[in-house]
Amino acid sequence: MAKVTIIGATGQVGSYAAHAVSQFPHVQEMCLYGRPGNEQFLDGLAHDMMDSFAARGTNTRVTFGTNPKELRGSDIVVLTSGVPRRSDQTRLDLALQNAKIVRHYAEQVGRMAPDSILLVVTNPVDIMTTVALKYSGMMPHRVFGLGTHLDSMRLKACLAEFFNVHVSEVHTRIIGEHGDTMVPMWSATTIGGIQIDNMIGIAKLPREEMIERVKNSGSYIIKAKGATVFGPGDAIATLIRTIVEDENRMLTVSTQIRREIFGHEGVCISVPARITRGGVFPIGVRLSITETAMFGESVKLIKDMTEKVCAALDAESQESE
Ligand SMILES: NC(=O)c1ccc[n+]([C@@H]2O[C@H](COP(=O)([O-])OP(=O)(O)OC[C@H]3O[C@@H](n4cnc5c(N)ncnc54)[C@H](O)[C@@H]3O)[C@@H](O)[C@H]2O)c1
Ligand SMILES: O=C(O)C[C@H](O)C(=O)O
Repeated sequence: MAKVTIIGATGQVGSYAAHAVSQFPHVQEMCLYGRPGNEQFLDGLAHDMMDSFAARGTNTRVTFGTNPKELRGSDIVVLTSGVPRRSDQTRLDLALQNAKIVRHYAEQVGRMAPDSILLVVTNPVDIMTTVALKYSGMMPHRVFGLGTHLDSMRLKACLAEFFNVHVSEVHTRIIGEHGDTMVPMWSATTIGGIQIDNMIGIAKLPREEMIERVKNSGSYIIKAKGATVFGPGDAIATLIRTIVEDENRMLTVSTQIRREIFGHEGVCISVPARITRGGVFPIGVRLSITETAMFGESVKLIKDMTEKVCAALDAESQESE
């Protein structure tokens, strides 16, 4: 049984994720957490969710609050607080502003629930995952980001549509940045267990168009309806289910990489990882020559930006001392 806390539960992604995650039988308590001043909204949200659970026959207890003590006893904390981008912005444009918010909550989680598993959703998610790891002081296998799990699901949907098969027949993953330098792992893409290069009699796969569609998916949805909600919310829910039910699945999430496995280090970025009740454990894989070069570019971009953001946060802390 598990207590899951959603920080930023008043937001679009946080509130949908809280509802989606509560359906899992192993989730005993769902704690809706927000910033001071949002108590009335959280109270209303809790009541609305309890009505839904009565209608659906869900037994999860809903609690809410804005005091850091609410974080105590959490097995999993999901951090969704932060500013979302407009369709004319990139996720990287949000880095400094959101890093301050993520630092604040990461420090609270590190103090109140240091043995929990912290899932970071706030964008730019790879940089925010390193910020959360640094300021929570938690173990690297206990802090991870949604990363390219959502992008991998978007590519999966494109491939299922192209091959006209059920999504469960498609296995694929995107590694690297949750952003423009993401790297599709065509070498690990199979349809019905068959590597895509070995499929005969199928029209040529429009790889470039597909990956462009995945890259632009977030801004496309934001332009049309203001925010991406169901995609990220259910991607979060899958990760939480994998942890609480100890499913040992291999998914692609943002996690701190080590030189001996990935040739790069000192940064959180998406790679295949085994996800268990004990945490998230990256798995080294051999990439094609093109994938290796693209992954290197992606790591470089995220590492440079992460260093700049962490330096700005450190400078700010020193000034206020
Ligand atoms: N990684 C992903 O795949 C992914 C997917 C969707 C959204 N996101 C990111 O998640 C974040 C939230 O998105 P959303 O659509 O729910 O936004 P939203 O505006 O609906 O909600 C924002 C939440 O953050 C809180 N917040 C805002 N500023 C704050 C501050 N200064 N201090 C404390 N709390 C603050 C708000 O109270 C609210 O709970 C954004 O950064 C967005 O880019 C990431
Ligand atoms: O695109 C965004 O800003 C939101 C999120 O990262 C997404 O990919 O849906």
